[in-house]
Amino acid sequence: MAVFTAVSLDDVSEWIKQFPLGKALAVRGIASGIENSNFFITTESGEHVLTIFENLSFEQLPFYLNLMRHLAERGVLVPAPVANDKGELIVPLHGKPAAIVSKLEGSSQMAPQPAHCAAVGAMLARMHLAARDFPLTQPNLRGLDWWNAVTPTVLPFLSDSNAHLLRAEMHFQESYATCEHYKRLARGPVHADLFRNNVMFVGERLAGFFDFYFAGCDTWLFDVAVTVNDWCIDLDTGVLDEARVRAMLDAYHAVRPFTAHEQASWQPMLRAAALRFWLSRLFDFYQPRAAEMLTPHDPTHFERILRERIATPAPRLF
Ligand SMILES: Nc1ncnc2c1ncn2[C@@H]1O[C@H](COP(=O)(O)OP(=O)(O)OP(=O)(O)O)[C@@H](O)[C@H]1O
Ligand SMILES: N[C@@H](CCO)C(=O)O
Repeated sequence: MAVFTAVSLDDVSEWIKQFPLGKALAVRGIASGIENSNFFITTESGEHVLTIFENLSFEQLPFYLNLMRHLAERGVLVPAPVANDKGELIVPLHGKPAAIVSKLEGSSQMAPQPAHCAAVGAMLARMHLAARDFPLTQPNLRGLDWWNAVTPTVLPFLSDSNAHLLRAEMHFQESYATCEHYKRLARGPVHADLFRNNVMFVGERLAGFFDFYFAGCDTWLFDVAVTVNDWCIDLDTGVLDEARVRAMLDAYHAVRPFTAHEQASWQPMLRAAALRFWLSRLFDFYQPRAAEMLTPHDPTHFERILRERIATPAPRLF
């Protein structure tokens, strides 16, 4: 497990008095996160999740917490942050920023069927529409500028073939980002990390999206591409599964119709979404952050997906 700030029931009992949740009855650490310290908290008013942010600052957090609140108020299934008696969503605990959100029911669906992909596609489109009037802006902090910053730090570790792939793809993406189709893509707040492990299901019923801490303003199509690249693939080969792709895209399109500019940008965007996670996994693999005892995710998975998206024509968006 990663850095973990220990929190006892005594610590929480005092701290939670500022929230309208009643007494804290139990605290249980959640072992699976790698970015933050998470705890299930049982209070007199029910189950909640306490997150202590290990890497994000007090300045970056209002965008994420307020976005979740905005979406929850509009009926999108996301954890609702709870404000303290001063109306604050981010309150220090042990000197680090912390927040309490509602606990989603269910569990992650790690072997999704078309019905799950359809539910995710429809909710993703609803989320994009519901965030249109969200007043805060923050760029996608893992966008093109970050790719440019990280590329030279990982290139020395790569084989000739992978270094060539990375340079060529960066060149392609930089050039694509200046074209007319790209400039006309719809934009707004996006989740940007909607993998299988960030969605809860109860059977085939979607119970919610969570882990908004890579969210930022970017093209909606990028969000769709990130999601398709994880939910709709054969995990061994990275090849897209036609039935799951169709289910997700058709369900999204029924709520928020795709445009011709998005159709023209679909293959470049599937490549961009693969590149983004190849780069972050390479970065975590070769430049691991100090004080973290993590097994980094396998970068080869996204190298394979990127090569596959370059080689194979993308399915139609609609
Ligand atoms: N609102 C919530 N409702 C129910 N469970 C939650 C909620 N938030 C987090 N969890 C649980 O805590 C685990 C870790 O949360 P999360 O993925 O946000 O942590 P993280 O440290 O940002 O992890 P990572 O970056 O590895 O995905 C999740 O897998 C989930 O089981
Ligand atoms: N979803 C990312 C991890 C960061 O949440 C990955 O699989 O590389």
